[in-house]
Amino acid sequence: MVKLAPSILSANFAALLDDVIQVEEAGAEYLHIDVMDGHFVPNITIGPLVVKALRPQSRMCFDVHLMIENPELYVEQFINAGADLITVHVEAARHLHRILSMIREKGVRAGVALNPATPPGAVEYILPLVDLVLLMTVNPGFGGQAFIPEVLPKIRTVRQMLDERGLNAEIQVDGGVNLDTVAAVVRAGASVLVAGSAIFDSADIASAVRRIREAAAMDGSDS
Ligand SMILES: O=C(CO)[C@@H](O)[C@H](O)COP(=O)(O)O
Ligand SMILES: [Fe+2]
Repeated sequence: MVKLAPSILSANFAALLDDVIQVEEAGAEYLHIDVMDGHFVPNITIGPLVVKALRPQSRMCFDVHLMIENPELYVEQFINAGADLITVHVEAARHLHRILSMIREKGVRAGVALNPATPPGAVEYILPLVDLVLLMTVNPGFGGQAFIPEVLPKIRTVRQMLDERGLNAEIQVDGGVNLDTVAAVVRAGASVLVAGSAIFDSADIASAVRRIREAAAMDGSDS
């Protein structure tokens, strides 16, 4: 079964804990935390202090998506704050092998993220070192953008690369996932679905989580 990772980028920051509790009670497995530095992407968001404040309030897997330059300088702070999974961008990590090894050595799961234009071969040789491959289906920086369908073949390719090597890393898809796009990404091979605006912009957060899960379970076989 696919896992859901609500992205708090679209949550109500004035009532962040309420929103986090709602998605957890609705059954979300991961809490997706988008960290942006104003350099790698043109936006600034959340730092380790927010992760630390939320940590005692939730049992969800804290899934930290680092959209920052020099991620090696900040990984330790996010680990100490309570991250369970840290994902770094292949485009931002100068020594990808080193940073992934460092994350895992600290007992935290390691992920690698690819922007829409980055080819899957960029991560081929580090696949045995990752617990998750994040495929961006929007250009990173903002919530609420339109899904880029040209990434679908890349999801299939990464699924094949993992299967051929007998690796069981998760494939996470991030950006524009909603009731219209969820079936296609699951059918292509995604196992963790990030959804921000489709969940937190809804008047009924719990029902939005349930409806995305139901649509994912239908798996697109009828479309
Ligand atoms: O990493 C990012 C954006 O850079 C995402 O995690 C967004 O927060 C997803 O938002 P939606 O496209 O689901 O609204
Ligand atoms: Fe993200």
